Amino acid sequence: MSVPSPTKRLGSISDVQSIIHKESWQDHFIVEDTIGRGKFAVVKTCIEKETQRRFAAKCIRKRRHCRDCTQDILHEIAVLELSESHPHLIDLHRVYESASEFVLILEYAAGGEIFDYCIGVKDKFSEATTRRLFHQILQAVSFLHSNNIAHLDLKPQNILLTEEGIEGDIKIVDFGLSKHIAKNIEIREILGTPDYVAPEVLNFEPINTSTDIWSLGVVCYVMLTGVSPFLGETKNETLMNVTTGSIDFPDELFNGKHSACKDMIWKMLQREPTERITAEEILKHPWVSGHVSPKTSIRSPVTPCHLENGDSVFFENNFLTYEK
Ligand SMILES: Cc1cnc(Nc2ccc(CC#N)cc2)nc1Nc1cc(C2CC2)[nH]n1
Repeated sequence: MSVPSPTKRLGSISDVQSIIHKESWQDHFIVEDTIGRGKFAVVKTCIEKETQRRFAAKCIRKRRHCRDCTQDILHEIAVLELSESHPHLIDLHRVYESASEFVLILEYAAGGEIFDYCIGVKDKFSEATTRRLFHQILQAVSFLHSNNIAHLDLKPQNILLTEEGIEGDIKIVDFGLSKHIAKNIEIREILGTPDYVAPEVLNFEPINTSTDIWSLGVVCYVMLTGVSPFLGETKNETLMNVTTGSIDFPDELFNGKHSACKDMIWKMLQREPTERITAEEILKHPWVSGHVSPKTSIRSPVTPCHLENGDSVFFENNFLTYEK
């Protein structure tokens, strides 16, 4: 499948406001169960009265930490609108606004989070299934990057399957932390989830689309092995492992797996963002493109890469806090 070209531009805030309904969303939808809950949003399944189709309603509070976050939410809606043409990015159906919240009516992905397959709640993915799904993840992320959008919260909890079981297709969700990467505008922000956050985020260095590639390297490692490569006993230890640890591929985890997948992950987990492989390049990598056979051997000098880091990071309220 070719990646849809970046024909649309990221909508302006006024473009977005033109699609927002002001009436109550519950006039048109029957609310069912809560399927996701974050600090500022709750996600419920719902049935559209007119069509009897199931959707996911993401109810997002406007005010967070005594700050009005309307502009942030309008950005998330703009990214969803840009993404409507891509098969592996969740589709936005409707938007409703009340005094206190926005309600995004989103496509329903019945298979839930791939996280459940990674941690053993459901059967682990085979290498072949991981490759098929990872190819779809890369197509979606490559589309975002070609439109200068960095997701910045890629993790198995934000990667869904369209149906129960391993035959489903990928839908990437939650653009709440995404950023438009504008030319010569630096973004330095401590955000993300410890296991998947890139070193440059923790070192308060500029972040961009290559920050997503690091996260996807961790996602692929977890999909293949069920193990998080930088996991520590505590969240702070995990963060320290990310900034100072090295990546390795223990035989007990990678036995029977093709060496090409290790080569690809190693190229995604390069500490220097400019040395990291891009999404477009990964789509051509032998492991993803399927041009590997038992004879294909890729020698990757997987050497520990340590980072001197005198700074400390600590973790509170599910966000990373940085102390020089
Ligand atoms: C069956 C199901 C089970 N678990 C989740 N978890 C989940 C993960 C991330 C977010 C965070 C977000 N956004 C919200 C819920 N989503 C599901 N289906 C969805 C979920 C959705 C849209 C994304 C809400 N469509 N179909």
